[in-house]
Amino acid sequence: WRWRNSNNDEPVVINGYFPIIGHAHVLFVADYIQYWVYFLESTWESMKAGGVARCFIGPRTVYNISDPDDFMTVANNCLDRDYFYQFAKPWLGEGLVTSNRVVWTEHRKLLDAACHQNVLDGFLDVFNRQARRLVEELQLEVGRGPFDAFTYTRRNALETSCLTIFGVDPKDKCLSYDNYIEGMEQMFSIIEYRAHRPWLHLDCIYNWSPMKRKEEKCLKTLHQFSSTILKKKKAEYLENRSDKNNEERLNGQKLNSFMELFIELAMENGTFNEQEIREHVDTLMFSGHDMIASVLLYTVLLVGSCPNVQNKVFEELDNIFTNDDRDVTKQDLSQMTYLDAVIKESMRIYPVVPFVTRHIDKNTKLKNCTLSKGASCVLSIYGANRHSVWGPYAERFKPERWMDPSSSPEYAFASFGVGRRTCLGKSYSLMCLKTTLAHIFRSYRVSGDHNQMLAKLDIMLRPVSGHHVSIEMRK
Ligand code: HEM
Repeated sequence: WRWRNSNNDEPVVINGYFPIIGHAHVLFVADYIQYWVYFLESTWESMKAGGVARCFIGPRTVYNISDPDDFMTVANNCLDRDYFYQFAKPWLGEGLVTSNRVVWTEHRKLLDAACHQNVLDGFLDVFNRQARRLVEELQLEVGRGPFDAFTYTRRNALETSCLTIFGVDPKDKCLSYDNYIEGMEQMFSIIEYRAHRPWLHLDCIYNWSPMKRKEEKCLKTLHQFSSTILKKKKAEYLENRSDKNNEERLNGQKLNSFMELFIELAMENGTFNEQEIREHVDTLMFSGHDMIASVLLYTVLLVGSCPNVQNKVFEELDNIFTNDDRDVTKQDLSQMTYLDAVIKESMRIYPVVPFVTRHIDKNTKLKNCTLSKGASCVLSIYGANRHSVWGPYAERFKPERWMDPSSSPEYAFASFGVGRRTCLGKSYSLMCLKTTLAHIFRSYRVSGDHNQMLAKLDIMLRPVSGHHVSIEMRK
């Protein structure tokens, strides 16, 4: 008890703890739906306490921060992620999500410089093609009442990731893409399983568990897939480079995927070695996995629940495209200001990553308290997105707030993280989301009821089922 309170400037403790185990009982009894409920309760407690509160998992202190200013202070000053990100290290190695601070600082600079807008613009064709594919697939559901939209958005978004990150077509029969996706899903469940069972956090117990053997099998599939593509792409790159007539290639124009971009950086500047390329590509797949699919689902659900918002989206798209069924261009994207507001507002209401965690590596002074070195910190994205800086109706879905800069405090919009470790895929995601939604809302009128949706929290916020959406043709 003395140890927990050694710092006199600690924030308040969340109710409901027991001696010795603290709040750890929630880890033992909760399932993923209850985790979400518990997370919401602790975030509300933190908001009631002025934006920072703490709880105890056995001897470990865990802070919950929902105040946007304090969120930013911790996000910028404590760059190390908390220890359980290490559970993904056998898969992702020194990729951005799991790397230590020294490697992260160096590689983040390189990747920021590499993933510039020109590279992303090159993906617009893929986004358009994939959006058309999704619209076509959804035709099966027209007029048939509520259906599970998540199965459609998920398959489509995963294929888009495969095309843009690896630069290969998932439909290519020579690749074991289905095995890769299955391996990735299993790896996610293994990480979740381990994270929620404190005794498995100890390597000496985990290494003897059946989960460890399952993990090794998955890793073999996952690493084999990325290594095979890496070998193939590298050979293609070298072949093109030695082809003196291929001027366009020599000038480094029109790279088709992140993998090719990283190979070029490695070959021309010696920036990454092969293992690092594989780890960065795997990390992009891990980080983007399901995120875009979930945002698409939440946005469609929210728009379907608000007919006046949907009409405004139609109006904006009709003005841009009139009756032309052409692809979305870069210029169109910049004109879709209302759709942009709708996406951000959906992400504010349903943040697919509801929190991130950091290791407090030094005593950190916040506005009203001090965090103790050695503790863990949950940065509540959900809490920052609902803080009172968003005004009295922070709970409401109101895209209009984004049209007026005074009612949309961008610094408090935490869905992509804030500060120095913010999401690397932000611009990519917004481009992909806008293109896909523009195609969907040009074709379909959606109806839904987001209040009926049940959510669960595993590593991210997921719908328990994506039902409650129905679609009709617009024309
Ligand atoms: C709408 C979809 C997405 C959301 C909501 C999202 C959200 C986030 C969040 C909250 C973080 C953690 C930031 C922090 O720790 O402060 C993050 C990190 C990251 N995201 Fe995303 N993300 C999305 C899509 C993507 C995509 C598609 C990619 C890759 C193509 C990606 C790549 C990354 C990477 C590499 C990191 C680690 C950054 C670092 O530690 O330096 N994300 N993302």
